[in-house]
Amino acid sequence: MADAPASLSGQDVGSFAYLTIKDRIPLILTKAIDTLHRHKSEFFEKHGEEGIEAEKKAISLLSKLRNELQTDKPIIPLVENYVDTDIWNQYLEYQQSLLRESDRTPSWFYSPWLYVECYMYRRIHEAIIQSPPINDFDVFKESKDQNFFESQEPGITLCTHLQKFRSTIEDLDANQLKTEFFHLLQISLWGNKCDLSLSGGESSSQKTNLINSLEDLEPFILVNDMEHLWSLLSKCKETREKVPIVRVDIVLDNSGFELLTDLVLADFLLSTNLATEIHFYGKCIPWFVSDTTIRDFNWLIEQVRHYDHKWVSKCGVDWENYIKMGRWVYHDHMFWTLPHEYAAMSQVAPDLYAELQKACLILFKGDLNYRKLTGDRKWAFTVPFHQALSGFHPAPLCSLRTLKAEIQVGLQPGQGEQLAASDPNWLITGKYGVIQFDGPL
Ligand SMILES: O=P(O)(O)OC[C@H]1O[C@](O)(CO)[C@@H](O)[C@@H]1O
Ligand SMILES: [Mn+2]
Repeated sequence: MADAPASLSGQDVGSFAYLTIKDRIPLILTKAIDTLHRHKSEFFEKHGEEGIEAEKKAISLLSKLRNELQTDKPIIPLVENYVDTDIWNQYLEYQQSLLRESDRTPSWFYSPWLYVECYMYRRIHEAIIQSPPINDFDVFKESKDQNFFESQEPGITLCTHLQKFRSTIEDLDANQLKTEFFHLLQISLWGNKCDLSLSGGESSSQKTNLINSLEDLEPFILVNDMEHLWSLLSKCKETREKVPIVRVDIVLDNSGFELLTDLVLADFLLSTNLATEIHFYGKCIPWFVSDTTIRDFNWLIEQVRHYDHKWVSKCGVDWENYIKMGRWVYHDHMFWTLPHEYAAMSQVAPDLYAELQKACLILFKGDLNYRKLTGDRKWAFTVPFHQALSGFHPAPLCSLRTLKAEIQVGLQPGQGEQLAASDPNWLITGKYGVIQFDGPL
């Protein structure tokens, strides 16, 4: 990694990283404090006075955190005794060692953005786990659920579309299957517009029917490797006699509508036999506001199953069956909520790396995954994706990401400059996307 470029950082005044640390993260903290306030009577009903005391404690810890951030205080070690506490504190020591020569200490603005932003969500978790008996409260749960309810219309359309498609599978030729695959990949890509961290926790749901918009949105896909994915999966299917299990792994991002689009894609892969198993990876703790935890995953499938609509509830019933039969497998791993870039995975979490190696294809959803894949560094736009992965190649992989951070690799010469000239905010609004593949074909 000797010649990898510098990390994006809040040091760069005016950059998106800087503005995020200065404005958006404090707003997210304020919202979290507000949410705790609003649940005060619920805590009281459940736990009596102890619940109220816990709420006060969590709020005071979060207020302290907001103050540290806004006054650019040094990053401090975590104080609890959770499964990953030591790893976080070692990572801080590592950051300190990088700055030793400059005589500075890591602080909110003077550290890699990826590190401090992850650390902020880990500190929110610290405030909650230090406040029993409300120590399993998810401060973002409410907004995640709201996102799902606000996207009901496009959700119904999508589930109905899937079920209608499934009833015709037998009669479809390879080209028609491919067209449908491309549609569902793009829906899963644009589903990533709906995260709640970019909007500071404000509602960011999908209001329109994506299926009819795909053609209009296609010019906004800056790198589009869908053909590679199709060739790869078709090849895997052909070798099924020798290798009977074809695994597609999906590293999930946001709950709500985005998760629904991912599950629809996963259903398609099984029902067309392009894959025989889908493995999902979610977050162990509430993360970047809208990221999926096991609770969100189960909650959404439960909602879909009980939905008062024939095709939607059919999806829910099928999905529960996939889980029961072990054709859909959900994995938890703390690595996903550590600050490390993915190039460090084989060292920091060799068990997870070995798990991913079993996949025929790994789909990485969303912006944060892209930042971690590429190390959140100031790569030139034309640097090949393979190079920016800095040795992270567990299996063929593909990022489905709408652009919400100032990083993009694998573009054509001049493409980035042209985009910047026509739309100065092209990197940060989620308007553009990539379906970017790396791996042998
Ligand atoms: O849910 P996603 O797509 O990972 O988006 C989260 C992204 O939103 C942001 O909070 C926007 O800045 C980024 O920090 C992060 O990369
Ligand atoms: Mn997210």
